[in-house]
Amino acid sequence: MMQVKRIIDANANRVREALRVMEEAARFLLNNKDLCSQIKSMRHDFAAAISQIPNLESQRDTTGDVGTSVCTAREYERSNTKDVAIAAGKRLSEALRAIEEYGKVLGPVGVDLVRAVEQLRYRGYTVEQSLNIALSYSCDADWQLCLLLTRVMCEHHTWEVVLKEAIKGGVDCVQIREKEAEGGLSGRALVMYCKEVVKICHAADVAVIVNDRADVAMMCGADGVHVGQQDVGCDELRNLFGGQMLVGVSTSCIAEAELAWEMGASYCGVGPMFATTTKDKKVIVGPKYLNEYGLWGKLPGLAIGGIEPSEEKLEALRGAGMGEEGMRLGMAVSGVICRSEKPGEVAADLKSLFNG
Ligand SMILES: Cc1ncc(COP(=O)(O)OP(=O)(O)O)c(N)n1
Ligand SMILES: Cc1nc(C(=O)O)sc1CCOP(=O)(O)O
Ligand SMILES: [Mg+2]
Repeated sequence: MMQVKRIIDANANRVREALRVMEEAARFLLNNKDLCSQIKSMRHDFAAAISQIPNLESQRDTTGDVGTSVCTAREYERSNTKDVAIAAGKRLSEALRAIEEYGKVLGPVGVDLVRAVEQLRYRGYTVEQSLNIALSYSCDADWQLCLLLTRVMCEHHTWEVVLKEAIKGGVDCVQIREKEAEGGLSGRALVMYCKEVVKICHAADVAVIVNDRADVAMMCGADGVHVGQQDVGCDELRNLFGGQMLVGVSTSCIAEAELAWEMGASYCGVGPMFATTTKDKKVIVGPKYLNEYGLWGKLPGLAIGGIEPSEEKLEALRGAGMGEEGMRLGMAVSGVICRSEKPGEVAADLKSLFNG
């Protein structure tokens, strides 16, 4: 019986640790109050269940545990925060299952524990799934500088030169924005073009989003699609994609951002910041909305509209919180790079906002 209690004690520690790691992801990576409180209540329910077994800690012998020095290389490998949370979710269900199985040997004293842990394991599966989906929606969209690439706007160079120079300058996301009514590509030519852009961007580890067209995004292997308030709904796209694709939504106020978040958006466009000639925008919401958005903080945001690397504009964005730890704010620009003679220099100047 002592060995069984030792197993249960070791796995109880794993459960507590895994729940903590998952809770931190829900709290600090996702700002997700609902998920956070679900995990917190699991921690409390687990504490109540395990307290029914007396003297568990008395069986602990960490120095004599032969397992502490047996490690695999993969235990030390986590490529990003999402991997950390996913690994914790797996550990949680394994540890709960171990308690459940070995708890059966405890006889009558273990019956309530086994039942409670079984229920926690089911809750754990749901929480793990929600966490994984929410993380895959938004954790890959923390960009600093997004280029809205429009071929007809590339006045001084080919689109390819603009794209490659902009990437050298620090662009970490490219949104393909072709408007047929404004001389942009459509149909087969659009898909072929998007595939070329994806090839160049992915070779440089730069994400690709397609404006308006979820079908084209899927066909060309892009990372996601961007939709406006009048386009196909974000909830419809989530039903179509599950967690496989990023979905960006344009917003001009927190109510729109909140709705986008509820519908499973990965990030929001936040604008317009300043007057722009690229798109007809009647109302300028300005850096004030950017600041509100950054403090709201549930999703990464890309400030957009009339952004240029002037001291005045960069200062206004900085003042709204861009570049500050925890604000998850980047910027998206079109004209200032596409129309430039020196697209790489402009990108680098914009990017300098994030270099302290
Ligand atoms: C990052 C980002 N934010 C906002 C927009 C605007 O999208 P939408 O309102 O759909 O307008 P169009 O770009 O389609 O004209 C965006 N594209 N990207
Ligand atoms: C496409 C677009 N959407 C906006 C919004 O506020 O939703 S502003 C905008 C134009 C962005 O281009 P530029 O960097 O040339 O001003
Ligand atoms: Mg649109």
